[in-house]
Amino acid sequence: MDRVAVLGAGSWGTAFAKVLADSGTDVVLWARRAEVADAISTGRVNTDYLPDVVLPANLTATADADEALDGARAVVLAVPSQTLRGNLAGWRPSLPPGATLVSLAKGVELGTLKRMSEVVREVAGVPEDQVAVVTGPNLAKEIAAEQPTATVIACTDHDRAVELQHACSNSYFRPYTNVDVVGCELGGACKNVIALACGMAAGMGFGDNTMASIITRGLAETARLGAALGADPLTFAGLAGLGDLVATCASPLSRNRSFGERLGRGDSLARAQEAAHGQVAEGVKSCSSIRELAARHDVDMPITEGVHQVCHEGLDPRVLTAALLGRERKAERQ
Ligand SMILES: NC(=O)c1ccc[n+]([C@@H]2O[C@H](COP(=O)([O-])OP(=O)(O)OC[C@H]3O[C@@H](n4cnc5c(N)ncnc54)[C@H](O)[C@@H]3O)[C@@H](O)[C@H]2O)c1
Ligand SMILES: O=P(O)(O)OC[C@H](O)CO
Repeated sequence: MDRVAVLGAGSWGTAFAKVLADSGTDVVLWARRAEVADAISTGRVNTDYLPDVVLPANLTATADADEALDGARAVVLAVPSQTLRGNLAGWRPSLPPGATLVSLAKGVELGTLKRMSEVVREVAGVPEDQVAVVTGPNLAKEIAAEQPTATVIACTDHDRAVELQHACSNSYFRPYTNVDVVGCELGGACKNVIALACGMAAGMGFGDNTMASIITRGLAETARLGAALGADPLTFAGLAGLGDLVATCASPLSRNRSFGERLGRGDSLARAQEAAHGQVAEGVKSCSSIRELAARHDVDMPITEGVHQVCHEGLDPRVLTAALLGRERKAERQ
């Protein structure tokens, strides 16, 4: 692939731009703030998000989105899920015709309850097969440090996914393709909510049995939602499902897990938000949209429901623990 635009120079946008560049693809990275673009262009470092990482020479940066988009074969959208619609609406007039639009965001939009690829299709006015999603166990800091990882590129157009796969394969990053966009996106969005629950458990001092139980039952409720929305059940056993759940729920680098940990230790939502220093913990908003999506499809998601209540209705995580343990007994696969 000749040239790719990455729009959003936060943690993952910058790390993914480096992955593309290290794979031999020329990249132009758009940063919202001119000083971030300048620091990358002159010092080869994104001082705000990845200060210890030297970025390769075939990665250039600009604060001018039109310049980044000019002639791009693929456009990677690396902004938070709740701002994606607004950001993309501004970029729409400059999107190169036919370019693959790639979402890195893991969330479900509040209000519309749409997945990110649905938002992209709607705002950009492109067909389903022009939109791809990158998701999986991908903690930006580890990838920027070139630690080995796998990922999934989901697109209903297999050939498009393969083209992108070639553009971002290198010695430390191994992408697989998948045509189940629905399942891959739900896996990525729901694991943030489950990671909040794991963080809460850690904050309350619980250990590995509790974590494993939350991860496994979290996967069960994610798969139930997936079944209702037409996802392939096997996707949830893959990188976008179990893979991302394990990475996010276990890692101190995860913003969702860290956010949950603060709530579990007794911090208020406001204090936890303050400590996050503007970095997105997507699950805090997505717990509400996923809960609503589940209700619309009559799917039982008790952990998601509980996380929503802790984050937005002031429920004490200890009360949530008791409520989850006290639910009606049932068979594991019911
Ligand atoms: N950080 C990771 O390890 C990681 C890994 C995989 C997926 N993701 C997903 O990628 C998406 C982006 O995450 P990130 O880690 O790069 O986030 P981030 O907070 O580090 O960066 C977000 C970027 O979006 C830009 N932006 C543009 N318009 C914005 C607006 N209106 N409000 C806020 N920011 C705006 C910011 O300037 C910033 O550069 C999220 O959906 C996240 O779940 C993150
Ligand atoms: O830091 P988090 O919690 O947004 O998680 C980052 C990635 O999504 C992990 O795959």
